[in-house]
Amino acid sequence: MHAVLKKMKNKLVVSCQALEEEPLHSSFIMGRMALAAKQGGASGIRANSKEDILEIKSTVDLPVIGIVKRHYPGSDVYITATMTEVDELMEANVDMIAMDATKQKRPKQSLAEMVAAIRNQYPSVALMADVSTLEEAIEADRLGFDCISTTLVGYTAYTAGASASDNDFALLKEMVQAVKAPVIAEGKMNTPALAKCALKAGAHSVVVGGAITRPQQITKTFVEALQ
Ligand SMILES: CC(=O)N[C@H](C=O)[C@@H](O)[C@H](O)[C@H](O)COP(=O)(O)O
Repeated sequence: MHAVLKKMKNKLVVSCQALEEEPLHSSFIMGRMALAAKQGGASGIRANSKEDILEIKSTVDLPVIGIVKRHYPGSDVYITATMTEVDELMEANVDMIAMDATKQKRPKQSLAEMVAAIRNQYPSVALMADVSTLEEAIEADRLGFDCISTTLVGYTAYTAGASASDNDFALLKEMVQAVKAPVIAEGKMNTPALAKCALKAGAHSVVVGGAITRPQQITKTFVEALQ
């Protein structure tokens, strides 16, 4: 198992992301979010863009899972879609690169080509496969990803509405049985109780984003509860 994954076993990773259209969009603020996550006991950070990651790395010494979200015409793949984004992440010295590993059409290189190119150019970085189905998890495992994450469950056209926690984490449990790589629970793990259940279901670690780092989302949960 890759050293960075050993550090995350049974632990919390906090995703610190605010896109351009979000109120906290700022590398400085994401660095502070990462510091808050560290002070709270997080064991890793997931973050978007070279700029945010450089700021986070200058603020905390936690391992960083990096992504670059960028949209390309003619493809629904937007999480680290091409080698251009991989090169940017390596300029920020990330510990792990996460990328869309769904069966959706990619803008340039195929998934297999990307994995081969990364292993060749950047042999020490860990690779996380963001998937939406069991089939995609199995394919990512075959391609040799270091870990597989449920990040995109509910976010592909063919899984819309689904969550990795549905039916007592049935999908996550199936993935854990079917692949040799560690499976990470990510996406809508919105409460501490749910995060704990994910570990019980066999997840290697849990990535939590919006429920910790998107105040507009947190506010909405309170407002809706009062209606
Ligand atoms: C689908 C997609 O683009 N997910 C992104 C992946 O990096 C982030 O926007 C999420 O915040 C992250 O996966 C954590 O999930 P949640 O915020 O639900 O805890």
